[in-house]
Amino acid sequence: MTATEPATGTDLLDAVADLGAALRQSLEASTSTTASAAQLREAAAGIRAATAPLAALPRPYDKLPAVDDMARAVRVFNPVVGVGSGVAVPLDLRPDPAGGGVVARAALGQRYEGPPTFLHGGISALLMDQVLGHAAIAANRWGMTVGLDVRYRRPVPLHVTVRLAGRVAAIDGRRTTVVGTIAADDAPDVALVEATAVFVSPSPEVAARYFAGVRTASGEQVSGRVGTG
Ligand SMILES: CCCCCCCCCCCC(=O)SCCNC(=O)CCNC(=O)[C@H](O)C(C)(C)COP(=O)(O)OP(=O)(O)OC[C@H]1O[C@@H](n2cnc3c(N)ncnc32)[C@H](O)[C@@H]1OP(=O)(O)O
Repeated sequence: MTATEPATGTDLLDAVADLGAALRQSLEASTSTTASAAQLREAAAGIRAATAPLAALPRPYDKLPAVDDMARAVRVFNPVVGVGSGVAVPLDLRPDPAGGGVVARAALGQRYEGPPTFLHGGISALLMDQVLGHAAIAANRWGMTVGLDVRYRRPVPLHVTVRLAGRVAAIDGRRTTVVGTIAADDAPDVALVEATAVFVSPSPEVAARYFAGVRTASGEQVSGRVGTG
């Protein structure tokens, strides 16, 4: 069982993951195709037609998807790790066998491009926020990001397997400082990106205020705290 792996292999979850994979394939193809204008218009019409029946059955945004499992920090539409998300990689974060923290490997496609052939810096920051957040959760230190410092040492190449890692560096009251890197998988000691994030676990009063209206699919109230069993 991994930090980001969904809890059960239900038919709904399988279908959510299948649609997520199709969406990601579509986004990647749309940013890397040389198709003609006519072919692009035909594809757009087909995608709009396929979207209409989904849009006719909306889920209120304060009701969590039935396939989420907050107790295990599994959020299926999360934009970094969610298997159902069209914009997610999705990263498959696992405990780092080399020690504390979490690690994932991925090759990032053209849909994430910034400078030609390299990863967009904002995407690096997004990925680091998520990886470091999961490292905090893995240490039972869930919190919201209050600071994220990203150092771009070298550009991150697209279509090359990179290693993303994070580990807790310091704990101070409700504050957790987490550090991490993105590096080529075949040169893990040469950081392309270095990041430090501070996560603060909201006070119970603040958490109640932020998440009072949020319910699980079965109607239970959500405290906002995740990964705590
Ligand atoms: C399901 C799976 C999901 C899986 C997802 C897991 C990965 C998620 C990764 C993405 C995470 C996000 O995007 S989170 C979304 C982006 N972040 C946010 O929107 C957070 C906005 N910030 C806030 O709402 C607030 O600052 C809170 C709730 C975090 C804290 O408010 P609070 O509870 O009132 O606490 P407060 O008293 O202000 O601060 C508590 C202590 O932290 C210190 N502190 C506060 N801010 C800072 C700071 N920037 N840097 C250092 N220290 C700070 C204070 O000095 C204090 O120290 P002392 O006096 O006690 O010493």
